[in-house]
Amino acid sequence: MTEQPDSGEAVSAQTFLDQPDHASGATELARQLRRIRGLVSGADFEDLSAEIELARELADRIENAATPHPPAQYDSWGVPEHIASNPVIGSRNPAAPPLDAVVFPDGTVRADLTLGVEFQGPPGCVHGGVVAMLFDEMLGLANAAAEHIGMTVDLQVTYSAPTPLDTPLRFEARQERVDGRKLWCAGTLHAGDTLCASVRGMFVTPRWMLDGDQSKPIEG
Ligand SMILES: CCCCCCCCCCCC(=O)SCCNC(=O)CCNC(=O)[C@H](O)C(C)(C)COP(=O)(O)OP(=O)(O)OC[C@H]1O[C@@H](n2cnc3c(N)ncnc32)[C@H](O)[C@@H]1OP(=O)(O)O
Repeated sequence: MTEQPDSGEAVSAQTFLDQPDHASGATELARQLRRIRGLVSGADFEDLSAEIELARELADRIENAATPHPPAQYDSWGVPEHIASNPVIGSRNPAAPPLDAVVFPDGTVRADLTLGVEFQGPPGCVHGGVVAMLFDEMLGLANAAAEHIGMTVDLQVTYSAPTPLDTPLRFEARQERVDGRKLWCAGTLHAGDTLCASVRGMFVTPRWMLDGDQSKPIEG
């Protein structure tokens, strides 16, 4: 639970798309790989030859233990393995920040996170494409919170100030309007009081989704 300080009154928020740790340990493995991800991206080393051998052995062992699960076999949007592999929120995706969202009773979705050097664009700043990707996901989550989902057809990001690395960031998004299968959302990204970027997005609920064919393997 968290509070919504900007509203002037305390409003409860619920964790959105809670992802319990996977029984296999894959979620914890992803956490450790994220530690490595940041260090390899940004630190200096003298000699990593022993660690490379360890990493190669680890990769071989995981490859041997893995039962492949092609995305096309997912049952629908929102099943645990679909969410777990997502590059923004996926708890088992080492490439995901990951972004943990909460939802407020008014449908606002919020995520607080800090991005490290592996997300760098300009020196010391978050890559603009990463900001766009996180916004896309946040708007998608706002649609899910409103129980009316779709695929992105238009995403317009305005970058107002550099988004700093290693600094607490706050993403917020909400669905603003619905007209049949067309959905419009908006969102913001702040570092403290600074508005770093804002977004407006249009989504369309595919015709096949309304026809009840949720099995189509769409990677959101
Ligand atoms: C649960 C947990 C979840 C977990 C949370 C998951 C969050 C995922 C968030 C990430 C989302 C993504 O990345 S989605 C991936 C990126 N996006 C895509 O790949 C989408 C590619 N586009 C498509 O596949 C298609 O365009 C569709 C399926 C979206 C729509 O095709 P369709 O169903 O045939 O619909 P269509 O008739 O063409 O269009 C419907 C209406 O929308 C309008 N329209 C269509 N495109 C546009 C456009 N760019 N700009 C303006 N208007 C447009 C049309 O004019 C029409 O208006 P009118 O004539 O009715 O007035």
